[in-house]
Amino acid sequence: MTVIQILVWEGQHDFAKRLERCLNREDGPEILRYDEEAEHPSSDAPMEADIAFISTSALRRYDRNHLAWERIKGIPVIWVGSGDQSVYTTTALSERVVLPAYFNCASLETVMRHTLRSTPRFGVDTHPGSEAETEKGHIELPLRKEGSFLYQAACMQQLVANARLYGALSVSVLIRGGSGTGKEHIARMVADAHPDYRNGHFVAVNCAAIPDTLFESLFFGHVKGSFTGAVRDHAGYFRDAHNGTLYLDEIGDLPFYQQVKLLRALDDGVIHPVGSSETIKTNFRLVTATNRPLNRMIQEGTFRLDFYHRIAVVELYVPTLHERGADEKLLLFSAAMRQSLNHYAQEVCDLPELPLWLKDWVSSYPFSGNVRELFNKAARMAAYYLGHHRFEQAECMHLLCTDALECETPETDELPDFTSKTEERNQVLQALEKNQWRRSETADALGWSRKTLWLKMKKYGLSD
Ligand SMILES: Nc1ncnc2c1ncn2[C@@H]1O[C@H](COP(=O)(O)OP(=O)(O)OP(=O)(O)O)[C@@H](O)[C@H]1O
Repeated sequence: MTVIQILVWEGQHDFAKRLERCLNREDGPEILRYDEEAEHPSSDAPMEADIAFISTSALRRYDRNHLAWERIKGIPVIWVGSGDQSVYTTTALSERVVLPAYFNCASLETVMRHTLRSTPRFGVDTHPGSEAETEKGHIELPLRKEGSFLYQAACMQQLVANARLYGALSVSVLIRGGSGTGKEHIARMVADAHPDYRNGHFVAVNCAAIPDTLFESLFFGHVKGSFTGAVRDHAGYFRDAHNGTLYLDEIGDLPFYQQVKLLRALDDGVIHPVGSSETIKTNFRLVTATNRPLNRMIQEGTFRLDFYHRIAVVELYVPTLHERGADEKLLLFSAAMRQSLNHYAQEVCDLPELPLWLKDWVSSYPFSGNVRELFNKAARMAAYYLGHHRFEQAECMHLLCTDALECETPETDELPDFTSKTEERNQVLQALEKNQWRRSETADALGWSRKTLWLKMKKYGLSD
């Protein structure tokens, strides 16, 4: 195995340690450090390392030109900005990206990828559609497509495989997952996988929006004249879905007594239209979805256990965006921006290279509204880009954070009473260190929400 030798010439005492932690490869890296006693890299001798991390200010006192010096040394250099630096380019380095001293793993990875794109030793293959080994040593999977459904993470590949597998069987499927995760997409995938039912209609019903008075008529149908306003016969959802798929979304919002009535009809497929003495036999595949905790609802007595057993022969869980990881977030964000640019622009508009701070923001933002929210933010950025032809950080952040709900510190979040900003900054830094810069754990340790931690990290220049 190859050990990567990394040379560090940077004043922050914990810089190398943080670097090592982010690059946590089995086979290294070996970190070499320059300090006051060691031979400084101002000479023109080639350097015995694979890559160097050097402070932008390090060469100042030797009066060297950064890029010329880098060429002489013959190794890629990642230039490191000062601690509170919020921009990623410097005049001296023209358009070269600069790593902030208080980087996080996501920004480190992005800067390294940017710098090493053409470095064979690290084998970064950015060709779309192929698997690429990144500098961190993990395999980055390409974005996959199933109709208009995009996915990448291993957990999503497993989900799609299961949707196809169980979809082909005639079993009832319950899809669980947060709002905006794409449950309806998965429901359609399940429906399309069945050799027979896929030929019928896909009837989608939002159970949270069924008025009590219309429940029976909407599901079981009615005959003309059976009640005031019944001016013609109505088939109802069950008959509409005959030989196809009945998709009941928000099933956890179905009132108890409606569950009882549906259960009877679901058991044998036999329905009685309102105002008719006839019974009609229907045949369909049932798919349901919810973002409610059915287990807890069953314990609390608001969801029937027998109904649950009827609807959930197979359960599929759709992971949150957070569970899918930063790679999928970034790939989805780029894909969504590309879609929006094509949609909004009068003429073809290529997706520009996204600035590092934006990539960082996307990879660390929690997206509680999942893919729906991510698509919304990507559309905002696309609209902004079309209007300005650049990404100005402060303006973009303002646009991304306009919703009071998401970007302000929640009032309920009780913050510890720190006596000074420096103390608070140190506290955050220590907690991050202790929790290996994992934000969820750090937020838990500080008793904050992830959002609050993110805001504090931004405030103290710890996130980029
Ligand atoms: N992986 C994905 N690829 C492309 N579009 C997606 C993906 N996931 C979700 N979307 C889009 O996000 C939006 C929300 O998706 P969908 O309605 O399927 O989610 P849901 O989980 O059913 O949401 P809810 O619980 O609020 O009903 C839709 O516009 C959908 O097209």
